[in-house]
Amino acid sequence: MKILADKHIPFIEKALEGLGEALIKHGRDMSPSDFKDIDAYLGRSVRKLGEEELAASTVQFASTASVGTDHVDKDYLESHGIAFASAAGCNAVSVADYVTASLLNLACTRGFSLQGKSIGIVGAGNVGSRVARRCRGLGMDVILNDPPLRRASGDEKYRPIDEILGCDFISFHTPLIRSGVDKTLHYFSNDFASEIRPGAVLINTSRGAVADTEAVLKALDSGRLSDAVIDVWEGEPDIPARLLKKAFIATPHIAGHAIEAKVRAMRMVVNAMCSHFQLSRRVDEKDFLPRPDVEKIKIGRAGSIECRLNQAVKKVYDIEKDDSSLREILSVHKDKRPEFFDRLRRDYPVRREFSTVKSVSAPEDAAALCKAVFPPPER
Ligand SMILES: NC(=O)C1=CN([C@@H]2O[C@H](COP(=O)(O)OP(=O)(O)OC[C@H]3O[C@@H](n4cnc5c(N)ncnc54)[C@H](O)[C@@H]3O)[C@@H](O)[C@H]2O)C=CC1
Ligand SMILES: O=C(O)C(=O)[C@H](O)COP(=O)(O)O
Repeated sequence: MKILADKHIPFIEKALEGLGEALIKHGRDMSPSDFKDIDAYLGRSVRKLGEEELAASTVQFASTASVGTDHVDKDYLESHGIAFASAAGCNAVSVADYVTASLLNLACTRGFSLQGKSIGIVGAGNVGSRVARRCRGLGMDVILNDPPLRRASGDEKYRPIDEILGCDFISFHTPLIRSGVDKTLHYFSNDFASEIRPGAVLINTSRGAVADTEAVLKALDSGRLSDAVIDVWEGEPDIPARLLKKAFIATPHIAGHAIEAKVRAMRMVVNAMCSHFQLSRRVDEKDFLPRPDVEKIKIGRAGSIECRLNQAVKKVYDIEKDDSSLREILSVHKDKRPEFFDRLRRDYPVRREFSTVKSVSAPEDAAALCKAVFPPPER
């Protein structure tokens, strides 16, 4: 069997050992000729997959080690009988960690309490539902919006978008959908911004194009938005520098990049491939994950609860480091910026999910909130 795989799927070479001939390349360096005589493809979100790559290909199984599939022409795959797998849910915990870190950082820096603040979550799937749980645990009022889930379940907990507009925070967790009744392309538009609560905070960890960059800039300039936390960018890897300068937190599309998430994605696509070709090999995440550096955390007594929790979170994940690494892009020549952005993602340091912290000791006033920030591992 011949497999083409993205070099930056962690441990991919080891996982594929003995399964056939593996051609391992960075997604952006793959050319259509690399797809020509392969049986299986294991890719990432950085490389599109459609007719150009597949027209002359013998591939029978294609996959992406990501949740988002907006880079894949699934209709083309289906109409050509090519099996497809993605890594649904692989990084939901990682993104929830990221949103938690950004909320605590913002609250501590700007000097407000999260308790009693409202957050509207647009898209309540794997990520959105976990973000909701963390926010409730932090004492926030959570409103969920998810029309497809509302239609499928009839559950009234999924509220109309109008109810989201009045929230203090609005966090997007939808796929990028370019057309149709559930279209999310440029969901955050000038019209949307004109209806939100003045001074709201935008968090976008979904896809850059879910928010219209010009509309976000205008909303920040007018004060309609007081702050924006931006992990995903229109035009990646060529990101809009003007938005980077204005965002309170700006990171290089790494919300889902905890090592657990990346190894889980690797396991999901390799195992899906093996089952497609009826191979007995299965990989197990545990064989690849290093022992966490931080297993115990002690929460202090001095300062606001948000600042103390922010300090605790920093021991596992310092979001400010990701923010300052990305801001260095501004000192790089314009032509080299896309490469710089890609490199930050490729060489991303090992980050652990917060649930790898086994013991958190906290004074009484912080104990309940700690459970929301450092949840137990999911089984
Ligand atoms: N920044 C990052 O590193 C990451 C980004 N993502 C992005 O976040 C998205 C969500 O991830 P998951 O929660 O794992 O996916 P998911 O598929 O579990 O959940 C997405 C939810 O959005 C809902 N939805 C679809 N259209 C909607 C609309 N118009 N309005 C409101 N809700 C809508 C769906 O019904 C679904 O429940 C992914 O598609 C991906 O684009 C995902 C993981 C990591
Ligand atoms: O899973 C998704 O969707 C994401 O956005 C991932 O963070 C994408 O990661 P890469 O495939 O770009 O490594």
